[in-house]
Amino acid sequence: MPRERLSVVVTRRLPEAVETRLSELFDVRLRDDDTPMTREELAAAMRGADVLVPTLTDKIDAGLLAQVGERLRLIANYGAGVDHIDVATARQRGILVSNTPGVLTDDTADMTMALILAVTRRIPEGLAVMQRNEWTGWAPTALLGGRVGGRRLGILGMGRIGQAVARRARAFGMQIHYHNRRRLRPEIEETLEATYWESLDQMIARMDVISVNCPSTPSTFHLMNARRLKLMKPTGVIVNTSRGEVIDENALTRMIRSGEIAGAGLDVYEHGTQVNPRLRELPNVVLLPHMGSATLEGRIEMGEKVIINIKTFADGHRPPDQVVPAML
Ligand SMILES: O=CC(=O)O
Repeated sequence: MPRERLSVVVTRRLPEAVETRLSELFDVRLRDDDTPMTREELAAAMRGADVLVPTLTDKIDAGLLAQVGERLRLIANYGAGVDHIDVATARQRGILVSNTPGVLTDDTADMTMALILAVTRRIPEGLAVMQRNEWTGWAPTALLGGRVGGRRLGILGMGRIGQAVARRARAFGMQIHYHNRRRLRPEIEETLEATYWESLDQMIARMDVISVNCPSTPSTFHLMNARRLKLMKPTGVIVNTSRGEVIDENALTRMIRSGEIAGAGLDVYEHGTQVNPRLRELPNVVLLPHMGSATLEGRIEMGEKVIINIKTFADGHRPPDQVVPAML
């Protein structure tokens, strides 16, 4: 298929540089407004294009894939997580799926560290004092947080982002622990000075901070359920820059309210924008609107990855960042 004839539909507004480059290379349909497409719009877009460039706000399930006809050949996701795409059904229908790994690793790890610091050092509470003009001067006992150095950090999911979190946290003097489906190679473990826990339960019970960095898959759904959250130390803090579904949000909210967990820093939520309203009322909870990968540099690099995936596919090869069900 000649590259210039490939028709590409993009479901959301992307940084201008990315939209411009896409337009130069392909027969691209871009969006004017930046709301997620409705299911009907998405189905229509998929019927009429060779390539779809969706984002995590587009739910591409088996029902939708059943409606798309024969034309669509590639779903080149703008983003790393593909939990919103039924990759197995796409494969059965001969549609390839690719993503944009690697380029958002450092930004997401930075945000993880920012949340750890924000919760343990009470940054939003300090900010609120200043914004309300209530600061009366330095006081030896005002807004005391906890020192991150020396604390045990338990990383749940030690892929690219988990390892980038480990490198940062080590620089802050934290002790690195992790649980992962597969243990890291010894030399990587050694470089990160990371301790592996085969038992997630045992790790959780001993950590001061838990960081969720695993993808959302059927096997990680509610991995942090009520039973596991109860294993946390009452002084423990949990942060999540991955996907909301990994934590039982209602159970977490209850336990923070009752003082069984000391605090949380969340960038993602179990039910998307429907954040548990009780979470918003808690001073020891820092909430962000899913901005882990939100840097201009990262979002442009994600676009470059999407373009390389489409171009490689247009040249008759597999996209370099192809996602296959076995990887999930
Ligand atoms: O959360 C962002 C992504 O998965 O790219």
